[in-house]
Amino acid sequence: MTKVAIVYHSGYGHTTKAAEAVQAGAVAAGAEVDLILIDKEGNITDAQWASLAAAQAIIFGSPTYMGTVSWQFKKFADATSKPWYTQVWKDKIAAGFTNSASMNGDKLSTLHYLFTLSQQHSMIWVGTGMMPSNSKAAQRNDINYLASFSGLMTQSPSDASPEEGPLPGDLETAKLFGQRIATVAKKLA
Ligand SMILES: Cc1cc2nc3c(=O)[nH]c(=O)nc-3n(C[C@H](O)[C@H](O)[C@H](O)COP(=O)(O)O)c2cc1C
Repeated sequence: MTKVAIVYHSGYGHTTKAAEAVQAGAVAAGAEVDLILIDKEGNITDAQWASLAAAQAIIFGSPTYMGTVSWQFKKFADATSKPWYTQVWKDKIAAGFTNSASMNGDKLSTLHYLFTLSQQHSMIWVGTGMMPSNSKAAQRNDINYLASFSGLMTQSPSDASPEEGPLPGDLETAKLFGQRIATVAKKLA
């Protein structure tokens, strides 16, 4: 069975909702998924490092804070210098997602950082593969309303609880994204 690991941080629970939706999509595509939450101190356990080494695909996720990943995610990224030395993640599938309060909010900067991290590890980056919903008839809860090709973007209004945001259409988009990454990983396995 294709193994997908989702490694992400969430300060207040909104990005967790996006991560769970990505997980649901990957599971629906037949993958075994390990959901790894980077803790408040920016750490993961030895067993979780082993799970990343065993995965065919690693999906990186972080809220956008001040236009990039959270410091906890960056601490994790710096700790990946250990697997980097021996390039143990080489040729694994990589993908990324971010959640933030604003429609734009510089989420693309965060995705660019996740992409760069994947390339340092010689991984194979996969984007959303989804057309944008950008016609006059487009509605906020359409699939890929935030129109991202490079990776998954979700938006949680600044006053929304994790139960209220990310918005339903973005969570549906997250599921399709998870499905896509698992399907591509299966093809290349
Ligand atoms: C320190 C900090 C910086 C933030 N910077 C941004 C930002 O650059 N762009 C944006 O749209 N939202 C920004 N936000 C809002 C968060 O992205 C938003 O609340 C998000 O849903 C938090 O996700 P989480 O609950 O998983 O931590 C920021 C929030 C915090 C706490």
